[in-house]
Amino acid sequence: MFSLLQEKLEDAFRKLRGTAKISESNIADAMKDIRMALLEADVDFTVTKDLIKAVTETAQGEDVLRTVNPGQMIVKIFHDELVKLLGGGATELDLSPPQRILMVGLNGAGKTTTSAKLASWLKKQGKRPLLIALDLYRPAAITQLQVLGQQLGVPVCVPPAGETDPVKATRAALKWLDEQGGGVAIFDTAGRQEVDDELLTQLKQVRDLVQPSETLLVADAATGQQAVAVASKFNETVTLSGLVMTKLDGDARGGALLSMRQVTGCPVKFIGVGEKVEQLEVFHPDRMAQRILGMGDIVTLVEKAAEEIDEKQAMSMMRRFEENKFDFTDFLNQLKFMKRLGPLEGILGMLPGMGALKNMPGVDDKRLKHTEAIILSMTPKERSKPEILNGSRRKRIANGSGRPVVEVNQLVQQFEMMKKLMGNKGMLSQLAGGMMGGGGGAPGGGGGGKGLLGGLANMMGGGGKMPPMPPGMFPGGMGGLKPNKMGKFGKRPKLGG
Ligand SMILES: Nc1nc2c(ncn2[C@@H]2O[C@H](COP(=O)(O)OP(=O)(O)OP(=O)(O)O)[C@@H](O)[C@H]2O)c(=O)[nH]1
Repeated sequence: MFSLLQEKLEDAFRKLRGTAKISESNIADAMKDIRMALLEADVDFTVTKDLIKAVTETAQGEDVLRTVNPGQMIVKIFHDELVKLLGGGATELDLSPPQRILMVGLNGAGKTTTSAKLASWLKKQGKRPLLIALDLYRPAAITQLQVLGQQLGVPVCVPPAGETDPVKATRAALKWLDEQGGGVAIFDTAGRQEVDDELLTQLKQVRDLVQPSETLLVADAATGQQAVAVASKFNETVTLSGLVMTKLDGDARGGALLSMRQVTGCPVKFIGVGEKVEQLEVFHPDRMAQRILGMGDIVTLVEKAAEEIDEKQAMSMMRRFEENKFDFTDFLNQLKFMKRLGPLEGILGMLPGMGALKNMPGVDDKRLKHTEAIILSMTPKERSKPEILNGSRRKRIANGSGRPVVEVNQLVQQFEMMKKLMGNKGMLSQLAGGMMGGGGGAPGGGGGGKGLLGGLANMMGGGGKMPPMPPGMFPGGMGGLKPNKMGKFGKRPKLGG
């Protein structure tokens, strides 16, 4: 996500930070670089111009040159302007009666997938979602929605067989809805290759019948400025209440997301970060600005972890750490837990200052798979008593997992070192603090965020000086952060690093 933009911005800011005495001309140069970075990321020209102007004016107003650290001050000003550009605060989904959400967009933008993702998200919020297939233009979309609904355990309404008129199909759907006894209805409408009059006329008719509380446009971030133009066109005709930007996981530039709010005036409410049904995130402008600036997004990472974590299991894992009983089976469970949080690249992008690790050789999902294969090739006895892993056993494990013996040796060695560290209770709480960015941090690993990363990097062979740690310190780290009923966190961890 945004790797290109992140790199260019980082270059521009690094120059400022590395300059002993900052002058107005340094700042002007940096602004030029930032402007180029934004334009290359496909951010709208006017949006770029306005953003640079706002940053320059605020910097002048605050007399940045007189501050203790002008370089950092500029980054902060840029961050704050970026948050404003992205919409300020998160905009909540309107779930007031009649609790109907109309999903619109072009073909292939991700409407059907996003409808299912939204249903899954609503379920997690304790709501009762209902899916309504109205895509008569691409019949396969109806089956796709049925399958997804079945997987999620969400009722799906399909149009009467042979129905080709969207208005009639909508009437039938509303009748079905009346019989359902309440719930949040998500209407998946038809798309087209491009915005045409026929599509917009049909959508207006459907919208007038449905009277939705939300009309969400699903737009493909990878199409860049085209997505912004499409959103403007839809907004003029069917009046949108919000946007969902999909495929941000594959978008290195990020221009569409940055321009969207300013150009269309519509808030981005959700972002799609993968094909899986759980890969939908509520859009938080401040967290996104942090990610774009390489500052990570610990809050989202913790929320993801909270969704996946089984508290009882986590506490028992914690006890095993403390009693120094942690074995390869626990290790394997932690690996599986991490996999559920999503691709490693995404996780690293959420850890402050760790974006650069994404490109490090050896730090990737493949390496995680190799580690998993090695552990799976051990017998249960070997997993619980790694000390019995002699030369011939290691050779057998290497053969079984298809990995070289040296990799098996490395893993066992790192595991042993980790256990030694785990035996030290003081160390354990330090690590937990470090993982949460709470300032503890691992020795040699520095402050917030690096605790977990030390573990990750070592486990995957990428780590250098940091001590090895288990690949998921969440049991301890989650202690102070319990999600409330809404799945949100009362306390917000300080961003460290
Ligand atoms: N990587 C990634 N792929 C996505 C995301 N959202 C949707 N997709 C993929 O995009 C493709 C198109 O998604 P659909 O949901 O079928 O698109 P649609 O808008 O319903 O398409 P039509 O029914 O033809 O109008 C599918 O392969 C999805 O898996 C996302 O956030 N990230």
